[in-house]
Amino acid sequence: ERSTSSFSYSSYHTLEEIYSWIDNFVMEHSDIVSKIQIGNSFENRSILVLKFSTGGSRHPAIWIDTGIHSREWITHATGIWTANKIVSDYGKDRVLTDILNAMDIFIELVTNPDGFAFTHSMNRLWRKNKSIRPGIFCIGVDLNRNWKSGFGGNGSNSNPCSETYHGPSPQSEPEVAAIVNFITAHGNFKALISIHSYSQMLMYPYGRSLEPVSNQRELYDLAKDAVEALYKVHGIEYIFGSISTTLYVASGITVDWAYDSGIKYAFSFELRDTGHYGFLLPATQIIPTAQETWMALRTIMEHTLNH
Ligand SMILES: NS(=O)(=O)N[C@@H](Cc1ccccc1)C(=O)O
Ligand SMILES: [Zn+2]
Repeated sequence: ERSTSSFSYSSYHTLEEIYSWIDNFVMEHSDIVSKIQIGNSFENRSILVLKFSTGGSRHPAIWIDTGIHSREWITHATGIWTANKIVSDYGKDRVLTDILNAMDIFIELVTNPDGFAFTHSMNRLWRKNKSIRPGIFCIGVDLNRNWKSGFGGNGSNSNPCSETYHGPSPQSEPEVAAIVNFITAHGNFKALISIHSYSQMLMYPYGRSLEPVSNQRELYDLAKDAVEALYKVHGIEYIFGSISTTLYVASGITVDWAYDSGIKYAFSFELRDTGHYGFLLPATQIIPTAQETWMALRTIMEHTLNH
């Protein structure tokens, strides 16, 4: 394909189709979007990040990742629609324009490319990455348990055959190390949003313990505003709160690392649905899901801009 005009935002796509869309998208919006390769996956696929910037050298930044769990296809699809929404609304939506005039937005659409390719080729319900190690006879690490913060704690598993296997050590996985290195080197991220499916929840740290974070009240109020904005679009109800109290204890997770690294606005979404289709959400729900999620993302980004 040579242009994004033929790309269907209401369909699920393969890794190759998404990477081709990224190249076309960057070419068509080179004034505001650029592509950064932050590393390579275990199977040596490029790990790509879209940067949305209106200039400046070190604008405060917002990070969004989708697809860290490869079977959660609605998240990649939502990320792609969101990327297009940003370029479509810049200059038209006052709030988004203010955000982008002062901050940069980074979106990693395929955070687990090896696992994602595998969900298309062999196993639609694959979750982990595809790393293998000598003497270990099960494949893959749960990339949402491989982060340094609380690594190896409750809500992660030391058994390599487990779906929540945390890996041999923190950041052992190239897909996690690439993000840690990028965000740490940048040094000016103010918000991180890691998008999963399913359950219809908006959550904030901690996952590793029931202990409230220092700005728990602020995050609670912001999450409440965000899910209200989301609800107004299609009437979809989300619950919200800290990960450990709202869902379950989980250790070594992205948002706990982000929060402990000083990113005080760290959130994780669980998108549609609540289990009827689960990970196999029909493509007809992609755009409605993306539209409502955008209003929550916009609320979080606006708050980050103003605090
Ligand atoms: N998306 S999911 O079904 O895997 N559930 C997630 C829930 C989750 C999401 C964000 C931080 C901690 C935990 C998981 O990693 O267990
Ligand atoms: Zn997930």
